[in-house]
Amino acid sequence: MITIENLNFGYSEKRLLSISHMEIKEKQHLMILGKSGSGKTTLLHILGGLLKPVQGKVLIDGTDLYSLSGTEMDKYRGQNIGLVFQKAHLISALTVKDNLLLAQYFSGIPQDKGRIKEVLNTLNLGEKLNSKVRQLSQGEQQRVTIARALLNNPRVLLADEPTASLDDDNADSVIQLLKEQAENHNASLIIATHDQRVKDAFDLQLNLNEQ
Ligand SMILES: Nc1ncnc2c1ncn2[C@@H]1O[C@H](COP(=O)(O)OP(=O)(O)OP(=O)(O)O)[C@@H](O)[C@H]1O
Repeated sequence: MITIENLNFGYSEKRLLSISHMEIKEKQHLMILGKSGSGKTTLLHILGGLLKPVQGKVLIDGTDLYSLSGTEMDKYRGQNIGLVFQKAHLISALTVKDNLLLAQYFSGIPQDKGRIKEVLNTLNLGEKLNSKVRQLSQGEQQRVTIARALLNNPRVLLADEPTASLDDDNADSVIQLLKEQAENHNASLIIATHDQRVKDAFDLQLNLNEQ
């Protein structure tokens, strides 16, 4: 379960985010909505342990994220949080396998080729294990970023605008895929989007325009 308590954040004196209390229970999924600049990416970064709030707490299964030291936080994130960023951040000259081995290395989790194959298979990417990233389509590259986020069996899967550059059919299938993967891995899924096409995909919504 993720609990947000008395959260306040601003990059300057001006307050951008203010959430007094919110709970995302196990197996619940949350859609963070809001227009461009409303703070969706900022909130995802706070929930992912990448950006300390000015005030307040984020608890994941009882762990108070911002009470951890920098090193503890890196370790915690590597073991418990999966991030799908707006940009792929893959190394295009390397193979899919090498990109994922690197991700395991940087997350501080054991380099495990079996796990990489297993996750790629669930995303129908098993045959692309030894392909260079630059030889993949955009949609396949995006699925590799989802695979990367799932390698550590995360408790929490955070995705930033995963449907932004996709057509209607693909937007829908990426949402279904993230949902399916979160459910298979018993993870909570939090998606930030301003994509009106997918806004109703989850019951639980947080609209930052209404703050
Ligand atoms: N590092 C930063 N320093 C100062 N201001 C920032 C920084 N990052 C973002 N901002 C500002 O904070 C506000 C919220 O940004 P954020 O990226 O969280 O919005 P968003 O809702 O994700 O937008 P989009 O839908 O366009 O991605 C914006 O006004 C942005 O300019």
